[in-house]
Amino acid sequence: MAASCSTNLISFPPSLRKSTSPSYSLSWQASLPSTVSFAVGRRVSSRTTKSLVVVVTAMMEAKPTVLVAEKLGEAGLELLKGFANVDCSYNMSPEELCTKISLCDALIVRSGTKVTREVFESAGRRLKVVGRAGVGIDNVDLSAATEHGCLVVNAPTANTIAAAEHGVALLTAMARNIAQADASVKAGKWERSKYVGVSLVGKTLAVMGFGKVGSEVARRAKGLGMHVIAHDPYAPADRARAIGVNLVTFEEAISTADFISLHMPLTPATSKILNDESFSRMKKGVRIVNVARGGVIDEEALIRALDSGIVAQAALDVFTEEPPPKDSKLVQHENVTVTPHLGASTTEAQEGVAIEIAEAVVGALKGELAATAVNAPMVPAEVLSALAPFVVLAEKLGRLAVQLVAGGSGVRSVKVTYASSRGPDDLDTRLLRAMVTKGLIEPISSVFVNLVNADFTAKQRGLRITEERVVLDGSPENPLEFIQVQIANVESKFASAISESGEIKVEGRVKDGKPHLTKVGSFGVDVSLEGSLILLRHVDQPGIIGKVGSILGEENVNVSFMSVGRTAPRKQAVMTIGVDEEPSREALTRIGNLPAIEEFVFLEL
Ligand SMILES: NC(=O)c1ccc[n+]([C@@H]2O[C@H](COP(=O)([O-])OP(=O)(O)OC[C@H]3O[C@@H](n4cnc5c(N)ncnc54)[C@H](O)[C@@H]3O)[C@@H](O)[C@H]2O)c1
Ligand SMILES: O=C(O)[C@H](O)COP(=O)(O)O
Repeated sequence: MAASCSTNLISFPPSLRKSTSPSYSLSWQASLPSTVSFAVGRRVSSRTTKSLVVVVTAMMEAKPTVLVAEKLGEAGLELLKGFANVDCSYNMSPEELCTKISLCDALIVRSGTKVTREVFESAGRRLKVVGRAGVGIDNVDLSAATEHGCLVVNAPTANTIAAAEHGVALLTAMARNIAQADASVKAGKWERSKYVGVSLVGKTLAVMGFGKVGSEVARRAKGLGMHVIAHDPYAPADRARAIGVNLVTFEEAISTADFISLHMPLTPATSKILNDESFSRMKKGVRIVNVARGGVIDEEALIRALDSGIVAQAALDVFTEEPPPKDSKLVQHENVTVTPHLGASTTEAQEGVAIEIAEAVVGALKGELAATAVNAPMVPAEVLSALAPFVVLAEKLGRLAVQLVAGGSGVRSVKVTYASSRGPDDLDTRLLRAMVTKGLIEPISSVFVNLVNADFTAKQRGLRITEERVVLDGSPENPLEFIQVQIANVESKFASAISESGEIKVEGRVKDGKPHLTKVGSFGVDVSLEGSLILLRHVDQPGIIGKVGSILGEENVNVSFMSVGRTAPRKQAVMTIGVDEEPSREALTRIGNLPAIEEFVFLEL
């Protein structure tokens, strides 16, 4: 039970945190039942062991609940059922979703469910992850998810080929009037001259958005003998060149293309990117395919462009409003071919998406960092395992530093220094910063902080966290030599924690895989960061350590570690004592009354 250093970044709800011993730092562990592992790597008293067992047993029994709001492939459902209770409730109204969500740990949707701010507000703290079974996350309010500390993951790769194939299907069907001719024959007509098409070979196709789908469309269009150009401000030109595609400006793309195929995400920058103005700069008779998102086209402007003949034809899989109104002029237009958002809808893609999202959601519920996280930094597994002990250290230093601040002085400015023998570019500190932030905020508020919402929460509280990386000589095997946390412009309840430069300063290292406090203010110390801590400043003299130890012994407080850092013999010294139990007020008063003791503070880690 003890000792496993979880990489979980999801917090226990406060109610659970309270039910455990204060000497346990459970707040960064899994909130989830069957996978609970503890970052407490030490012996425990029988009292605390008992309280932990109670918590864990209670949690082991409850499986998490995953709400699946849209149809998901069987393989994905099976995977989910192996880990969680799965509630498949399709076609819920927004109100029904808001009601159900408070009982769920995860939600899985496709593009048909709007996961709004109200959903996150209704969820309380239970909802840990939203899984989008597909690529586009424009139906999920990401800011609200982040503010609520809810991870959003998607399934970005499994439907790429399906979407690209659908794009090519629409391109060819449009060029040869397949849908219109089919309807005509079924209506008993035989209109061969009406449905003369246009050829693709030798024509210029502009792929707008050269990402996963766009590049696959380009590859296939080249196979059809088309001349393919692409516009994508963020795509590497060499990747395009490798498949014989030139990246061009937006202007060149839209003004030279015979066919335009849209493959960018819907963002504020791409919203209505095809509008009256851009249509006016296109070749007369251009044909447009959209399997990206309806909102990238100004649909009213497209109707005008179709009516004026600038756009000869359009083939659309996606619409601003889905489903579009029944009397939509665009849908009914004779030169428009439509499908009901079918890009990802192949058997193969849906099975792939279901597995991809189920794995991501289960992983997130277990507390693993998701590779497809949309609103949290992605930390590769190997980086994570190397940083794991430093993650614990970072949080503990944050917790210590903030508890040293004298009440009333607001914490506004924190500097975190990472000393490493690796170059600054080899050290990704986002995870460590999030954990320092968690340590700084949680002891003084009811907010819970995780990797998803750490930066947001800090900003919201007006807490400015700056980072500095210092390159030291040392072993490059070791990701970090030490981490230092400094809080500026505050007074401390333990004056010795203030460094020469006037900030509260604590510094720590990882020794034998365990976090150690190695500096307080200007005093060097060495104490394992476990349990709770008493910091004492005293005048170095024979017998003082024994006196403090005796008082704690008489009070039945077990000492786990002790270290003394002094400026010089018989001068001021700082004693750090790790204790398993919280000493009573009387015990602390007795210690404080020893003549050599100048100040002391008790800190919970
Ligand atoms: N119809 C469907 O069922 C279906 C299926 C899959 C994907 N999609 C949609 O297709 C689109 C592309 O998906 P993807 O998986 O290829 O995404 P992707 O992230 O791999 O590619 C998107 C590309 O668009 C580029 N881009 C961003 N802003 C741009 C701009 N202003 N101009 C030009 N390019 C820009 C990006 O640099 C990126 O290369 C998304 O909108 C996605 O939601 C639809
Ligand atoms: O963004 C996507 O992945 C596609 O638009 C597919 O959406 P769907 O899962 O609702 O079919």
